[in-house]
Amino acid sequence: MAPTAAEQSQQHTRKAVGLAARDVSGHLAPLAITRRSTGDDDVVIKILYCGICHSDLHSIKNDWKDATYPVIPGHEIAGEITEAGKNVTRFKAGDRVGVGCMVNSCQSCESCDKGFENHCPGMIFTYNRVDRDGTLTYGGYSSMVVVHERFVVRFPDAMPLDKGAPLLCAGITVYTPMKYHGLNAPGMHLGVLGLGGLGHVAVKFGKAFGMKVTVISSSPGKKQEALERLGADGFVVSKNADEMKAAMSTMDGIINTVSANIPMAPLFGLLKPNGKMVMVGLPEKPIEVPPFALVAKNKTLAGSFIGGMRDTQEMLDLAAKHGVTADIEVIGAEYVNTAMERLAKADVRYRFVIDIGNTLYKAAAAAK
Ligand SMILES: NC(=O)c1ccc[n+]([C@@H]2O[C@H](COP(=O)([O-])OP(=O)(O)OC[C@H]3O[C@@H](n4cnc5c(N)ncnc54)[C@H](O)[C@@H]3O)[C@@H](O)[C@H]2O)c1
Ligand SMILES: [Zn+2]
Ligand SMILES: [Zn+2]
Repeated sequence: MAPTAAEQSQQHTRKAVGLAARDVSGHLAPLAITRRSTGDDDVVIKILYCGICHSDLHSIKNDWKDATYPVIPGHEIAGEITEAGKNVTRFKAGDRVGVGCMVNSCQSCESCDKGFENHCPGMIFTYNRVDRDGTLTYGGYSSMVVVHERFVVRFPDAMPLDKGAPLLCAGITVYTPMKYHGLNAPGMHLGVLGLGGLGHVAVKFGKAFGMKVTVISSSPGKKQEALERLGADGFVVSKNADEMKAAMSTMDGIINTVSANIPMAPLFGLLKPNGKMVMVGLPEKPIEVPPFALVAKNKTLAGSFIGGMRDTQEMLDLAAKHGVTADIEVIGAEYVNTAMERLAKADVRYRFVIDIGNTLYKAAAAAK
């Protein structure tokens, strides 16, 4: 959509600093940027924390072949409002808020009207996209952001900013398929494939909904913590034929959060008749599914992509009510490249969160 005159006249005058990747090496280093001045419907957010999603790693490495460098990643943003435009009704300075994967959409199509801005053809990602005023969007590994109030959610009082930040992507990404594919009823058996950032939150939501939850993982070393720390009821090692056999036809649904291409056929065997496998992981290459794995016993293969703004607020409120937060390792901005290397090796329990508020400017000054 062409920018309006008002949008065009908005000038990018606000100085900020971010951590940017300049090329496919994905190396992140400080970069001075500008943000637009506050529009009438915008809020200005001082960023205090930002989670590190695996999508950030895919993006800085250009795994999806869509990177426009410099890329400043980050779509699990938590912070405080410092300024609100004159039409803003829902927020005021001092409010604790969050921003997830989107910062704009057309706001008038059928999807937007129904609250599914995530499906809007004009949806604009928080980073690595061209905004409606023609500038590149920069994500939350940065000091501040200016966002239309529609794309901002309120942090309930009981939700900490650091442990809550990852819910803005990891949380909504697993909450949406549970809600819309009917995998949220008490007593149902949910499989969670892959125990990383998304996976561990899926376990917690499953338990909050009164479900039986089984983690399916290639890492036997995660069994104890899955059962004892995260409260899962079962743990199946995907490479262990005996364990896979014992779990055959037991699950109502599986949420697949794995970031890599893995053999899919055996996983369908874990589903009951009419069971659903919902993909949220985004491996680089196409997935291979033998027709018989799907056709026999009426299995469904589905996908799910983040979630709309109404659902994001609902998810955050529900998480606060049930005490669902992410298990995090808080890091300083200077550690971000090491964190990315560790994330690539799945060496994090279970989400890195950058303490932007206390460390970003220090890291930027030290890099000069
Ligand atoms: N659908 C969406 O809207 C959406 C939103 C956010 C993230 N994602 C995607 O979801 C995926 C997971 O994101 P995350 O932030 O939870 O990542 P993560 O790195 O925290 O977790 C990924 C999990 O996959 C496992 N895994 C990786 N390679 C594996 C392999 N070869 N075999 C078995 N298991 C393996 C890891 O051990 C880890 O537990 C990524 O691809 C990400 O881009 C999708
Ligand atoms: Zn994400
Ligand atoms: Zn729209």
